[in-house]
Amino acid sequence: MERITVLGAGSWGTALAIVLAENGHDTLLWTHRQNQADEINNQHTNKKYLPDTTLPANLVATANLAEAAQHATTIVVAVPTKAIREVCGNLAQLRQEKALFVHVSKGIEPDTLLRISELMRESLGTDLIEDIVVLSGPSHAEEVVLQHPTTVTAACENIAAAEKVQDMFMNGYLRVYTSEDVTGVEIGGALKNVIALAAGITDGLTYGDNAKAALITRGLAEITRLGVKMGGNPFTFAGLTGMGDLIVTCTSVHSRNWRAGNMLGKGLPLEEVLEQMGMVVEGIRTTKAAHQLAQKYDVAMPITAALYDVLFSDKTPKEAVDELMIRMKKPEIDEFQ
Ligand SMILES: NC(=O)C1=CN([C@@H]2O[C@H](COP(=O)(O)OP(=O)(O)OC[C@H]3O[C@@H](n4cnc5c(N)ncnc54)[C@H](O)[C@@H]3O)[C@@H](O)[C@H]2O)C=CC1
Ligand SMILES: O=C(CO)COP(=O)(O)O
Repeated sequence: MERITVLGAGSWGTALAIVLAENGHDTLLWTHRQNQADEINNQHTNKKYLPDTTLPANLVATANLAEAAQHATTIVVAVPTKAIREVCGNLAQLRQEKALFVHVSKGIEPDTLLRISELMRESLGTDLIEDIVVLSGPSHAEEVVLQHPTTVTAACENIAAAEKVQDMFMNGYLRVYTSEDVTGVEIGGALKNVIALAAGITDGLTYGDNAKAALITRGLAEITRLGVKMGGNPFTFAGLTGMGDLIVTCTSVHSRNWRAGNMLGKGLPLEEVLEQMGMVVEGIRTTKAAHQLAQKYDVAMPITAALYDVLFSDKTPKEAVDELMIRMKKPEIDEFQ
């Protein structure tokens, strides 16, 4: 049994805390909202994020970050990308000993263009980090809490740390693989949200299944092109954290990114979409970061560029799709050029 803190009680942090508590670990779930901690401890629910789920009685919540920081030898970071710098920075003030960190967030910080593990190293400082393991893959919280069969990958350059995380999370409904390709896993997990927004948009435009299959396939091509140039293993992008997560996020009604894209495709302005969602839509900020990464690494990412124009330059979704269709002719396989 491990002592584990989960930081962030949104849908994914809560679902993973349930898994860990059910696996017998001494699990503490931290939220920055006292009323949410009270609800979890007293009613064993987290209705805003997982309305139909009863949490196990042995899952305890706190709104005290100092208590959360000191509770554990393993710390799971499950806040949205935009909160990681602040939460890890605060945590670093409250803990002296090293911990094993696991992160489950899917994004890239715009402007710095740091991947999540890089951002964590910068904000936690090296003295606190035993290892950082990224846990990623096709895994909607809404299905994990129903104990529906789900597969994910734990990645770390130190494979022993990835195996430790595999053991912590794995059970009869959550199968965990390992990988040493942190870059590939983090880039696939972040960028699939960009393509899922685009898939939601074409569904909102009622363009149907041909268009969606094209987006998934060509989206994977541009994710792979960038990820390989950044040092990722090409095979990672064909695996759970690449193709697998792309499929689930582009096709599931649970996907926040697909749902947001769908509303955009139906003509709702971005501000209204975000207000209606009430949950993090990582793909919006990641589109900005991915667009910057494409320029930095000099990689063609036409779907990302088109989405960037829709989100940030007032291009209509229909115009963006029309322009993608009449781009310069080219061969399908371009060997990551
Ligand atoms: N929801 C899912 O099924 C999955 C989500 N993820 C990833 O996990 C991460 C978290 O996503 P969700 O749980 O879906 O988000 P969510 O929107 O359901 O919840 C986010 C939580 O973070 C908290 N938060 C926001 N800003 C904060 C701050 N500055 N300080 C402290 N807490 C803050 C919110 O109060 C909320 O409790 C994202 O990067 C997402 O891409 C990954 C796999 C599955
Ligand atoms: O990453 C996810 C599933 O693997 C969750 O995606 P959404 O944020 O689009 O719901």
